Amino acid sequence: MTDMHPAIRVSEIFGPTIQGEGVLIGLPTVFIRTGGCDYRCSWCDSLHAVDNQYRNEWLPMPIDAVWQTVHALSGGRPVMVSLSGGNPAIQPFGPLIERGHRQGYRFALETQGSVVREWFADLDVLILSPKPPSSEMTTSWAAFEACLEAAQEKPQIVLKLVVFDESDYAYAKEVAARYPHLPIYLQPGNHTPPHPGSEDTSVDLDGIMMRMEWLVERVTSDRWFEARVLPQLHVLLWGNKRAV
Ligand SMILES: C[S@@+](CC[C@H](N)C(=O)[O-])C[C@H]1O[C@@H](n2cnc3c(N)ncnc32)[C@H](O)[C@@H]1O
Ligand SMILES: Nc1nc2[nH]cc(C(=O)O)c2c(=O)[nH]1
Ligand code: SF4
Ligand SMILES: [Mg+2]
Repeated sequence: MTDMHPAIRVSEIFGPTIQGEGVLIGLPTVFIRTGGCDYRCSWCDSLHAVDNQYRNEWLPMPIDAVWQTVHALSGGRPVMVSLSGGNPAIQPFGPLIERGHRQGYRFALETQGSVVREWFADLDVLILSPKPPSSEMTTSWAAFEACLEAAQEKPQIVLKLVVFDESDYAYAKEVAARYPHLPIYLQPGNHTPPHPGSEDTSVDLDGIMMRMEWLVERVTSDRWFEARVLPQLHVLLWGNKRAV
């Protein structure tokens, strides 16, 4: 049977590994990393899925092929599938989600909240990650709110904020005040090397741990008892290695 649905632009599909961040941390997960992003955060850790320099590596894959890859990686056993990127909201994921759901798979989407899709309502988990000042991006709250509306409170919705410094922390508090009903996860920023293809996967672990400790101190001294602070577990385990 031919695949009538539009193709998905894929940078890499990998796993199962553990989800390293946020509300699903520790959960075995297969990742679909799409190519292309409408943002370019100063510290993006996935530039190989953002920078046009790598676009020849982003292959348009029919839904059938994407599904077969996920199915093979998971040995046919239903698993959590994380849609990331790049901005995965740019891609036509509706039919894949429908297909996976029929076989018991679950879907989480990671997005900055700049592009809205009707299929957000079909997700199991929507992770919205608006970008703080250190990213050098500007949040459109109109677009962000359109994403929340599209989800129609059907998926579990959570916020995930990267924090490098005091102004990022202030931004995270503003976001929390704006959406007091949404659980919020804070993660210390990781200074990534400028060349994503490089063999050097080392990270500044001391810096990450220092920011992690500083964040814990900040949150507790503010009596911000609703916030959750987590490191990127996969970065602690595997550094800046790709596809883990
Ligand atoms: C690479 S992005 C892809 C999905 C989507 N574009 C987004 O930003 O939500 C996945 C997650 O990694 C986070 N992230 C990216 N670079 C990071 C870094 N250097 N340190 C910590 N988190 C980072 C993003 O904020 C986002 O929550
Ligand atoms: N293990 C693991 N956990 C992750 N959580 C978010 C990731 C991402 O890059 O979207 C990611 C990733 O690339 N690997
Ligand atoms: S929005 Fe996400 S993928 Fe795009 S540049 Fe920022 S961190 Fe990277
Ligand atoms: Mg990542």
